[in-house]
Amino acid sequence: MNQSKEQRILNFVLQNAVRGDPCSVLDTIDKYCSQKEWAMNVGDEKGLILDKTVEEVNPSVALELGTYCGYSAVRIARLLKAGAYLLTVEFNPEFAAIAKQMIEFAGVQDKVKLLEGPSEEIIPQLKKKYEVDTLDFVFLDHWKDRYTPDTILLQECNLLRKGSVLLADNIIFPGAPEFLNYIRNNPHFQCTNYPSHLEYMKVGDAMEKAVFLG
Ligand SMILES: Nc1ncc2ncn(CCCCCNC(=O)c3cc(-c4ccc(F)cc4)cc(O)c3O)c2n1
Ligand SMILES: [Mg+2]
Repeated sequence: MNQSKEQRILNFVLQNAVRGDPCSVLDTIDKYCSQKEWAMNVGDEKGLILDKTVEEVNPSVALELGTYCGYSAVRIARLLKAGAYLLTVEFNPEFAAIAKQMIEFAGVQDKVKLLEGPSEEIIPQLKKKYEVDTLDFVFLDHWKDRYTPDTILLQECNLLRKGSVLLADNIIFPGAPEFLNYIRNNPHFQCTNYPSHLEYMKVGDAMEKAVFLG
């Protein structure tokens, strides 16, 4: 059975990156996806916006929706302080299996908990089953039409506190117009837009940061 693109990306990392070195894993994925096969990792340009936001928030508990191959999970986890951790949600079992190996190869597995399933099922379980009190940082990078319902769900489940930061990928491309309208017109959020480009392309994209005001 011929390999999937995601399997080819993982194999390229296993053969070319340095085990235990998250930066080398990120650089290797970016090299493969810019030179050989495009893939929907947040990438190096938007990755810098993600880095700056994570460093600014310095979260103890972070949540990512849409793990894919684990690129942004490695990107976030490498910046977390001792004792801090990332919960990352992926519903595609094949992608989850790839991401697990990617995260372990990068050596950040002690900071990352990979949860398999749809966000709409996992979010309501975070308090009781995963012992989460509140989330300091949330990276939205899953189905674009789930950004709004899941932001509402996070509030309904009391998972946000005053100052919790949401960062959403793909605001321009593929686009999340309904989310943008919801979050920018919501008095409980303070929004900032970060123009950038679609990963590995010259196409315009952007990230939106939304701080929960309580
Ligand atoms: N509910 C739930 N819960 C948990 C989940 N886990 C996974 N999923 C499903 C997520 C499916 C992938 C989401 N990501 C994207 O679709 C995406 C696409 C592009 C893109 C595509 C084609 C182009 F021509 C140009 C750009 C670029 C990006 O940066 C993207 O992030 C879940 N859903
Ligand atoms: Mg994305």
